[in-house]
Amino acid sequence: MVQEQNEGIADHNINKRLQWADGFILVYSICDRASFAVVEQQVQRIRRAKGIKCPVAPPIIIVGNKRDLRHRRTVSSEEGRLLALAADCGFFEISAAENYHGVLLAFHGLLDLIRETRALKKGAAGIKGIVRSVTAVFGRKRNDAKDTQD
Ligand SMILES: Nc1nc2c(ncn2[C@@H]2O[C@H](COP(=O)(O)OP(=O)(O)OP(=O)(O)O)[C@@H](O)[C@H]2O)c(=O)[nH]1
Repeated sequence: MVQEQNEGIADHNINKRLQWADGFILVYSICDRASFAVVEQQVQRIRRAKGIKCPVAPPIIIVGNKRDLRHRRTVSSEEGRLLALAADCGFFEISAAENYHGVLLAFHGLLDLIRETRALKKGAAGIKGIVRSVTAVFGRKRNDAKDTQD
């Protein structure tokens, strides 16, 4: 019961963020399984919220950080990659401590996905507009035909 309430609050917070966020970067530590579990939950929450305010799924990049600490790894690369694949997210394993290249790649990856999503939204809006115009024209013609029959 309490967990359901907490999930409801968390969903509400995600929904609010979905109204302004263009995308998400979710970071876990490859040495900390609990942080990976949190990312799994957040991915589910974001995907669950999809469709409430935004018809196109917002882009998500999953980042496994602290790759320099391989000897302390508790989350395999495959697990990270599988999660990303299952939820249609980008995936990077990086070490923010070693250099900024991985961080840069993750942000560029998100920017690319945001651009793709915007193009999709525009396309969807364009198709909706065409459908609306066609429906208006043919709907009117059908009504006109009915009027002349009456
Ligand atoms: N070895 C290593 N340490 C890192 C890396 N990235 C961050 N850290 C260290 O991890 C610790 C937490 O980093 P923060 O930037 O505070 O990240 P956070 O998400 O706020 O982490 P928490 O404070 O633990 O919740 C700091 O001591 C960082 O120096 C990395 O890629 N490799």
